[in-house]
Amino acid sequence: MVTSRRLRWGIIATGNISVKFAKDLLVDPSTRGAFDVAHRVAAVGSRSVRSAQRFIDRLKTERQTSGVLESEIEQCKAYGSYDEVYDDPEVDVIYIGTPHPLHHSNAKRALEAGKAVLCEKPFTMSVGELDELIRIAKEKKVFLMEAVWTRFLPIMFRVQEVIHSGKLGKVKRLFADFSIDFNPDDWPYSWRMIDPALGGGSLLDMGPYPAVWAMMLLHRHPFNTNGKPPSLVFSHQTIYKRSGVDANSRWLLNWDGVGQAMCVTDMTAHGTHYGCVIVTCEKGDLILDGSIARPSTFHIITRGKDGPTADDEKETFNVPVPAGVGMCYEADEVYRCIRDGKIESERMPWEESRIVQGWFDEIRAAGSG
Ligand SMILES: NC(=O)C1=CN([C@@H]2O[C@H](COP(=O)(O)OP(=O)(O)OC[C@H]3O[C@@H](n4cnc5c(N)ncnc54)[C@H](OP(=O)(O)O)[C@@H]3O)[C@@H](O)[C@H]2O)C=CC1
Ligand SMILES: O=C1OC[C@@H](O)[C@H](O)[C@H]1O
Repeated sequence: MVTSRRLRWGIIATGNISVKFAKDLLVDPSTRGAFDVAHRVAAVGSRSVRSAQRFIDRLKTERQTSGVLESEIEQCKAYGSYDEVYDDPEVDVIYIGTPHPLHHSNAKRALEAGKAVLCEKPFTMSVGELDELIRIAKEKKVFLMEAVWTRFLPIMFRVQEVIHSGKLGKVKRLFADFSIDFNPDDWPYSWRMIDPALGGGSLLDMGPYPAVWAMMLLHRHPFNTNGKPPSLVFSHQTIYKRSGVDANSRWLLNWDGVGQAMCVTDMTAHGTHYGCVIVTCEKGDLILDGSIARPSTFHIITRGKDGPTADDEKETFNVPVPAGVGMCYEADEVYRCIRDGKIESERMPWEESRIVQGWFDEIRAAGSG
């Protein structure tokens, strides 16, 4: 089915991630085999109208070489406030790309204006804030979803299939690490990764990625029959003294009858390119390479019952994103949910956002203690 009905997006904020997301909206969906969706960048809101206009001009001039639907940004409006985007009757859905502490107020305002919302990760600063958004979405009967794009990547479906099929036997444990040395000492205090007022620290910014692999592979494992949340066994944060946010965080989760997940974030040390996620199972390991947000390769290494040997068989699978960064897949989910009259996504349900947000609340409360 080829659709002509466009989903008209209003982009809130003109920072780093909004650029990437909006560029992905302009990628021709047919390049990823999606013929039932169509996106339009209808409006961009910024604290300054010049920045909004610059953002639009940039999207028009920095088009990828091919596979971009230029017409889908032609009529885009530049606004010097976010409110004008929420109140624009020619906008169907709001994408929120502001720093984390603003997510709650931005999403609340959009929902109250009757707009569907796709909000960047972490959804909010606490479960309490998130619960208020969910309540409003239900009241207003409008769609609301956290933008955990990794959930929607083709590689996630492939890896889930391997782990959930039992082909490698029972899961023993999962290790997931998102670490980048951002050299925070070289940045001004006002950088959002450092300033507590902007939600600084590694956990809130990077934590959603180890969390997404744990949630998709263990929480959603068929052995987790009642969908019970895991227990947070322990956590530790190393505090970045300059501002008091976490330089790194580590936390262990346990799903009874399914397995354990050790999650790591760090903004002061690089992680390894090979093995950002390692799932150790009875009969072998599944190992993901590349960025944990968007890996494109995984390996299955099977092992004999006496442990690993140099002769263990290794199979490698490449599952690249054909065009764009890969955020288009979450945008397609939003399109289909809204088209089908849903206010919540089954692949990114509110309850799973609440579980992860709950870990962040607990880990931050425990801090370095
Ligand atoms: N899904 C993903 O892969 C990624 C997600 N993110 C998430 O997106 C959000 C934004 O991150 P990122 O784009 O890197 O951040 P940036 O700092 O690059 O952009 C944030 C934008 O928010 C707006 N803004 C509004 N109020 C403030 C304020 N007080 N201080 C600073 N900016 C403000 C500004 O836009 P304007 O001036 O136009 O109003 C600014 O450009 C974060 O929550 C982060 O977790 C970030 C990177 C990747
Ligand atoms: O979501 C993200 O992914 C990439 C990181 O560099 C960034 O800090 C984070 O927000």
